[in-house]
Amino acid sequence: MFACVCVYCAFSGIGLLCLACRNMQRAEAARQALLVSHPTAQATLLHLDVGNMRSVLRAAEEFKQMCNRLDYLYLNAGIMPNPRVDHKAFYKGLFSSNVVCMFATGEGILTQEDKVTPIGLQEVFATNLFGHFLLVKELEPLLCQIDHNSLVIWRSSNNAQRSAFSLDDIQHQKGREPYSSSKYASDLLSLALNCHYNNRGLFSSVICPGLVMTNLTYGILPSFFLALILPVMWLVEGYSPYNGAEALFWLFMQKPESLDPMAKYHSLTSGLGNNYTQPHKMDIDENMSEALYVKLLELEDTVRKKLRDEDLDIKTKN
Ligand SMILES: NC(=O)C1=CN([C@@H]2O[C@H](COP(=O)(O)OP(=O)(O)OC[C@H]3O[C@@H](n4cnc5c(N)ncnc54)[C@H](OP(=O)(O)O)[C@@H]3O)[C@@H](O)[C@H]2O)C=CC1
Ligand SMILES: CC(C)CCC[C@@H](C)[C@H]1CC[C@H]2C3=CC[C@H]4[C@H](C)C(=O)CC[C@]4(C)[C@H]3CC[C@]12C
Repeated sequence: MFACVCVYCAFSGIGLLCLACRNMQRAEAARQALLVSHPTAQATLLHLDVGNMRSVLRAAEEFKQMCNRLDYLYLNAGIMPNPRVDHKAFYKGLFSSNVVCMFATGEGILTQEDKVTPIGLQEVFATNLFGHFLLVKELEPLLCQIDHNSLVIWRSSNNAQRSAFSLDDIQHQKGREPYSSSKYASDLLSLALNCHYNNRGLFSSVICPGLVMTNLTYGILPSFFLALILPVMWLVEGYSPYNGAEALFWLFMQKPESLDPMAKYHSLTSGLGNNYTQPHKMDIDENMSEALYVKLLELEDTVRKKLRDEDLDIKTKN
């Protein structure tokens, strides 16, 4: 998958697709591929490194210059740096009652090595959650309009586990499962956005693409090995999923206000090879989601202040 953040905006009756990406070469390739299948589409590119808060603010500003309304915001970018399968936990899980769940979600066996970004945030948290949060906040005026509802779509995962997340350590500085923690946080944040913004026309939803063979998964195990265990994965996940984009498309076709804020929409594939979308209740609650939201707002203030101070420093030095 190329685009990291993909936004669909409509103005003056004309639809515009904006691909906001870090790697502009890949972005251009994606745009060209899109134009081959949809020659009349209007697709534009925007540079965005979602793990860099300065880049997020700049991209949002540029987008606001281009569009005055935004209908769909797809938050796709995600990283899982230096992933490892914890073999000890894997063999333990193999002989436990949790074995099916372990294969389907990687619960407890997938660890990563995180690092700190120049602004002092944990990289996985910054990329998978906070940068997207800041983007939504920046684009709030375009997403919240009286004459139409908008939809923010978070690309979560079935690896999002409550056990990996702590309100006392929302950036997951202390643990070894920052990916799982960040994805669980996105589930919580989606609910909080619904609570705070539904009355202003902004709706939020979470999807899980299932297991899709991409650079992210190739980083975990060699491709030939993944190919070998793929049939097992399909079986344990209920013949799911090959077409990870199914739920993204399905959500696009729904009325935002008809979606369940407590559900994660899974891309699945039936035994006969038909793709479909199915909602699964998420293991989240409103208190936790609100507590995370408050912490994110505080962090947003801190980050904005840090950036302002840095700017001031540069100005006084020049
Ligand atoms: N593959 C799977 O089985 C599953 C994937 N997911 C989620 O799907 C999403 C896409 O992952 P997938 O396609 O599998 O993995 P890839 O590694 O192939 O793609 C990740 C995408 O995110 C972009 N990205 C990463 N960091 C940044 C950044 N700082 N700023 C902007 N863009 C960035 C990458 O852009 P660039 O081209 O610049 O590297 C790339 O387009 C992720 O959120 C992942 O967590 C969820 C569940 C399962
Ligand atoms: C040493 C081997 C025999 C171990 C096999 C382990 C498998 C159970 C796991 C190997 C790769 C894992 C996954 C990869 C991608 C994840 C994806 C990005 C996600 O978000 C959800 C969880 C994963 C599908 C995860 C699930 C377990 C593995 C297949």
